[in-house]
Amino acid sequence: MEISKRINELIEVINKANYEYHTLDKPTISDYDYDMYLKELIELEEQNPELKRTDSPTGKIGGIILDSFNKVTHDVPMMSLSNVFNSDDVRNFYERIKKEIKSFSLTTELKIDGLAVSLKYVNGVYTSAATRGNGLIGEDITENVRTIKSLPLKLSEPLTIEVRGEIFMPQKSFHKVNEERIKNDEPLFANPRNAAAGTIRQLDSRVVAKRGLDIFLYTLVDAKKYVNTQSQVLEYLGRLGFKVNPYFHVNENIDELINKISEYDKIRKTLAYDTDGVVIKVNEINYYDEIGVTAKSPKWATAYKFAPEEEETLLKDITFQVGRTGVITPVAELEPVLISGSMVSRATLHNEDYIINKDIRKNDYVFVRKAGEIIPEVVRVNLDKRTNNIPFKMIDNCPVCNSKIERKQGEADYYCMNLDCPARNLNSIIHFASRVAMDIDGLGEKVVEIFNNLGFLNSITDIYKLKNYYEELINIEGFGKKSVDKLLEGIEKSKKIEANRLLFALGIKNVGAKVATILLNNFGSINNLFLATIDEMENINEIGSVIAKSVYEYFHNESNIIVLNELKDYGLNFEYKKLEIIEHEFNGKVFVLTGTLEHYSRDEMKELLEKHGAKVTNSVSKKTDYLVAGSDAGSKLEKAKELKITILSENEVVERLK
Ligand SMILES: NC(=O)c1ccc[n+]([C@@H]2O[C@H](COP(=O)([O-])OP(=O)(O)OC[C@H]3O[C@@H](n4cnc5c(N)ncnc54)[C@H](O)[C@@H]3O)[C@@H](O)[C@H]2O)c1
Ligand SMILES: [Zn+2]
Repeated sequence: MEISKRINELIEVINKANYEYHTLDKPTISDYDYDMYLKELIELEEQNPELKRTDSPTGKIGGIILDSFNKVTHDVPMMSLSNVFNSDDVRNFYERIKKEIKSFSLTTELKIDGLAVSLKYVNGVYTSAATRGNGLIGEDITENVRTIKSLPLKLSEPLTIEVRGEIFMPQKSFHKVNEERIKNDEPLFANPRNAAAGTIRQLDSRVVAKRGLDIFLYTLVDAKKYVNTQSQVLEYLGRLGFKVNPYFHVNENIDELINKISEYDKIRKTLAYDTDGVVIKVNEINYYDEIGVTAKSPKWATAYKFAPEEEETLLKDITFQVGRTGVITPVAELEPVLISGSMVSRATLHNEDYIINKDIRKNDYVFVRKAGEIIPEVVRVNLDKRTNNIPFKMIDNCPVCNSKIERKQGEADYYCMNLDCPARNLNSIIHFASRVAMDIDGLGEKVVEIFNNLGFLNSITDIYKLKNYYEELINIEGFGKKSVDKLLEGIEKSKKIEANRLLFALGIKNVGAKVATILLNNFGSINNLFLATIDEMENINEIGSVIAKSVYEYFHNESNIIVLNELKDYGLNFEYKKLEIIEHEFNGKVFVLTGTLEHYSRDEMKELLEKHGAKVTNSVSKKTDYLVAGSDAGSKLEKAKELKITILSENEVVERLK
């Protein structure tokens, strides 16, 4: 009973992962975890053949074929590879073949982390390309593959052949694509493999051409016709003009093979593209038929999967981050440690159960893993180094607003139940940074979301602490030195912005940009407004009781006071320079601006008119006194003429202001 339940559970998890990975190009679990689930399922099915479901994913290759591309039937199926994870597995693989074949050698090739593709050439000319799909039927990606610069469109010999290889995205292209996506507010690709797969299934091949894909070839279909061994295949492909990975080796025995694998594991860290293992193949092609295949993969080859990189470091503290939905995520604050080329000082601890199951405690030495994902995680504790005898205990109150937190039934996560919790609403940070408010360049919606996910941005005051995390920020996927420098510069600049903009940026209910300016025009500074009574505010012409009350409430809420004090400490500008209105015939007149002005920008013209007591609005109506029309004026000009409103040119305005 227990076992069949676990099998069903594993199948469910694996099917979901397959769909997200192969069809959506958007994985939600790491490859390592996926491989471990699959391994467990394979083992359970081997030990309990009677429980093996006919629809088990262990017998299936790849994903669903989408309708957007033409389907292609492979003449020779494109199989997958079995996996091995340690040297014992490798020895077993070797021994199994040894039972059937007395003497053979094994090739090692780097396993490029991309997607498999099959290419056809007719008389030496490139004619078509297809994805692996479900192994039997793939998608026609001929035009997209044609854009790959290193792919020869004509071979050095006029052969009619089918070859197979791996399309991949070099790390440099990957980072560039992600930087571009951040700028366009698009979701990031999780890793180069997903970026390559997502790119090759683009419908517009001009987009593909710009993404910097590359390709290594390693298989010649019907190789027997031309050569005797896999190493000769690779040499031959090279001579035909294909790009072949330089790391391959013929191993005469098992020890040489195992040494080679650890050598490759070192080399791969220096390469400009991602690899996830070593492909091991019997070198002598004429043994393949004898050794045979399973439903899913050949028995004469296997893939050794590298373990994800793990590093040990001190867990200095466990802190808590509050997300957009109120969900509370525990975060490990680490002694910074270098993993896969980047410094890591924070890692996710997922939830209360995760910490308790692994018995992770403050001051423990922990192993941290970064397996292709953006967010690293703590995987286990080094118990030998434990000094703390107090187990972890979940917090009771929200770290941001101090309200009681609750664990929802059937869920692993706690939530802050306070609907007004400042951290709950990422929108408040997004609004604060936006163009109309503090105008912080480079801190758009997507960036706010990513920083929040990584635990760097929970509240608007965190914006001014970002500079303390410089080293970490430049290592986040999609960022880099240049964009972080620009962002920090934008944040510094925002400290000087006028107080009315800041007041608006705080997101006080009922306080728009206009109301913020009116309030400060009357009170002179945010500090004075802070001391103002409801009556004093209501005395202002444009301010009614609703606005007065919500401003008063905002300034008398404890957590808001903390925020304001912090902002003041960071040096934000709380003093407002009242607009000195010049006595002029334009006092109280209503203006609309349209078309392109020659000497002033629209904002400058607006400011100039406002200094002279005019009100500048957006649309023409009966209340409009003047329309200022620049060149290329359109419908507003028409409407103003219709309503017989006085129309002024830029020069006429300037004349009358003199
Ligand atoms: N994270 C997830 O949710 C998720 C879900 C499904 C699959 N996956 C991952 O996808 C992979 C499974 O895909 P798979 O079926 O392609 O198996 P595989 O990646 O384990 O191995 C087969 C593939 O290796 C590639 N390859 C690279 N270099 C090669 C070489 N020199 N010679 C031969 N082949 C080479 C080919 O594309 C071949 O199809 C696993 O890595 C798994 O972790 C992850
Ligand atoms: Zn809260």
